[in-house]
Amino acid sequence: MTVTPFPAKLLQDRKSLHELFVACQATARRKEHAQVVSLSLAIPAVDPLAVLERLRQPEHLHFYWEQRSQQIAIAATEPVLQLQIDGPQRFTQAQRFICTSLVDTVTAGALDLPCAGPHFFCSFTFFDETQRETRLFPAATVFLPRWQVARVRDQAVLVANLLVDAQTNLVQLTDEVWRQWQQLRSPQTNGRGTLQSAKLSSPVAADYPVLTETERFTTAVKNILQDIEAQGLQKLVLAHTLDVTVPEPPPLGHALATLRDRYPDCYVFSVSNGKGQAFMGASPERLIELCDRNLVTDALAGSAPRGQNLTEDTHLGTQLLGNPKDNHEHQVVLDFIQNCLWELGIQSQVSSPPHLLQLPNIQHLRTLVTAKIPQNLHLLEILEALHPTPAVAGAPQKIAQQQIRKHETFERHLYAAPIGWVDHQGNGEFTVGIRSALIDGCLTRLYAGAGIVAGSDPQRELAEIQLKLHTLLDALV
Ligand SMILES: C=C(O[C@H]1C=CC=C(C(=O)O)[C@@H]1O)C(=O)O
Repeated sequence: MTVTPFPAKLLQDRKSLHELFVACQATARRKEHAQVVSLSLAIPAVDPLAVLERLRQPEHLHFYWEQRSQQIAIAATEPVLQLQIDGPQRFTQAQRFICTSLVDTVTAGALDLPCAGPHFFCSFTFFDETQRETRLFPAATVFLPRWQVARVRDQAVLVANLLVDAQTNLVQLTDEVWRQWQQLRSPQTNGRGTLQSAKLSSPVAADYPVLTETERFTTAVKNILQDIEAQGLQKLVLAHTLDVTVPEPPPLGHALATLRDRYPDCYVFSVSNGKGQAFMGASPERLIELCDRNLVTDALAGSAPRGQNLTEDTHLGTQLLGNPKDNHEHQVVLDFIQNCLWELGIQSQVSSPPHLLQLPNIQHLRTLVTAKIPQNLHLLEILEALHPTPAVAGAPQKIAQQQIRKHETFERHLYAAPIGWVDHQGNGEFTVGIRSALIDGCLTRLYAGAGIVAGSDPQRELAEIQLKLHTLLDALV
């Protein structure tokens, strides 16, 4: 990876910005292909969601990511470089795309700010091929955005990634970047709210939908339990969907703002396919976080409702911690993660025993897995090894994936799949797209799954699905 830094003082005025572009155009001419100029500029502490609401166009890919408890939010839109592919090589191709893109990237500006520098935003589907229905999302989407705005605590940064080739009109490019930078530097009120806080439209009131085909779900659970006894299947995560039709497309910004307020410990995300559909959610599950070669991943499985009062809540939590069925369900995930890392030559540590992750509507068993990662191992190689974990597929992995195809009558698309970003230094973070929904005009499909192991009770699994569906339902309707 070649990243060429320019000193920050080069960006003091429009003239120096133009000079930077002239230098990059000379390189593009010499190398006979386009260069990416990635500028990181300090801006006031805007709300990235408000900026996204301002910039978002249905025909552009977008990416939004916020973890309120960690005080981090990133919004990105309008790809300058993008890869959209299908097939089993998708992770390797995504990694190659990122590495080759960075070879021809020139970075400049405030690179010391958190979340500065070029970031690649990625979403993968659960399966590497789509089988049913129309292919709404490719198996892998990776893009470098033209505009990226991030806020970490009270610091904010605009990253503008611009393609410069021999033909680029540099005066026009300079004007465009300068204008955008000035707009983000000055607080505005023009009827659409300020960039510090978006004015968001509320959803049109709709009837609260009820889950249908519940018998089909419980029958499938019973069949899976038989397979678990007979066929060496240890665990299967069976998902169910809820389709909600509303008179008007639900306002995405409002739903995301509601989710980040209600679920500060979750990853609130939204990705679009540039054709009008968006996939969004509030996931509690970290698939991978890599920072300076330190890796953290979550084993998250085993669930119980929250109590109506402290006594009931404590009781439910204690029961969950001691429940053999849930602990087994959890252990299958933990063993898988540790084994995957071991096969990659990585020794991991765990925060045992499992502790409770308590969300407003549900609580889970969670174990943190940490490890030191060698320099030559790319984040996406680890991701490929981990996805799908038994928290969202089952075990053994291949049999579980076949069984999911057999029992689920819908396409998972991005549900339970990796969504996240990789930066120019190889750091990055991915969540698993659970507690999620696919928004397609007036139709929204909500997804939720539950892990089935020996001893699971079909009615309780159904109740768990209903509980999980409420995460999104309450934000959308
Ligand atoms: C697959 C989902 O949740 C997973 C994560 C936490 C707990 C789970 C469980 O207890 O079944 C699931 O493994 C989902 O929410 O759709």
